[in-house]
Amino acid sequence: MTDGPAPPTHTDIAIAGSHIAKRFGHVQALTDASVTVRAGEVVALFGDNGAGKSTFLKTLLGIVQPDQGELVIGDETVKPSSVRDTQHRGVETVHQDLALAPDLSIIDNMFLGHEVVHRGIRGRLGTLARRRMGERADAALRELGIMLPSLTIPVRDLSGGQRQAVAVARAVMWAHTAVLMDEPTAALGARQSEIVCELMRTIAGRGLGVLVVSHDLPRVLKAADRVTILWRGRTALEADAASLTVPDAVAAMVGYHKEEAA
Ligand SMILES: Nc1ncnc2c1ncn2[C@@H]1O[C@H](COP(=O)(O)OP(=O)(O)OP(=O)(O)O)[C@@H](O)[C@H]1O
Repeated sequence: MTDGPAPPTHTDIAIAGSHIAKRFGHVQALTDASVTVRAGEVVALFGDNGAGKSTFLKTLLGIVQPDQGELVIGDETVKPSSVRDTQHRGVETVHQDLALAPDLSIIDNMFLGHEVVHRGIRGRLGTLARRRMGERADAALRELGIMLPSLTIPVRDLSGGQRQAVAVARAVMWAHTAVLMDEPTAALGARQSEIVCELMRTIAGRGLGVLVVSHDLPRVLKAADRVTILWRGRTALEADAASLTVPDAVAAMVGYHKEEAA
């Protein structure tokens, strides 16, 4: 009997898209793209500019409706029609622009996009509820090892790395299935990027699936369990991160990889 890796069962899946196709007018953005993220793992999604990474993410999020293919979140086949749909299924996103409100406090930002904050912003939330929000935000940040001087200061007073950390913590606070991250290290220095990669591992360690779209190959490859590479709207390569070198990843991104070379 051989002891290979167990094939994914439906219940292993945090989030997946299979054989996704999507056309915008004359542009075939996705032709046959598949990515599977299991609970508890970090999957890196690489691809050259225009390969279809953003379109694939938007499809998973319900922003773009695919022409073909199947989406699975948790143990269900789904057809999300909005971001709210995917949020209700426990999927949260850390957008490249972070989607933080600079003039609001860290606490308010942690609740942004979720009903309670709207009441809070308008000042109709009681002191007790506001204190509970603070405690919840504080616990979520601490669980990820994120230390900030105060949670009542506006986000505009934070460094780039601290803002990224707040956006990640907000996603984790609300997610119970998967966290999708779009270029999380793009605006960060080396040390801050390392910290964000450590956060990816921490999040996966909590049983969430993590999908990271990135051009930061060396760093994200080290943090990932598996890698999927898109090339011209297709899945060109799926590999264990440990078995993939950066040059092999780059070769697949430009349409040339081992299987084709053989
Ligand atoms: N709404 C749209 N309308 C028309 N074409 C689109 C639309 N969205 C994406 N495309 C096209 O689909 C293709 C894939 O784009 P996509 O943004 O998904 O690639 P990407 O891999 O995320 O690229 P990048 O790394 O540059 O962000 C590109 O040719 C792009 O111009």
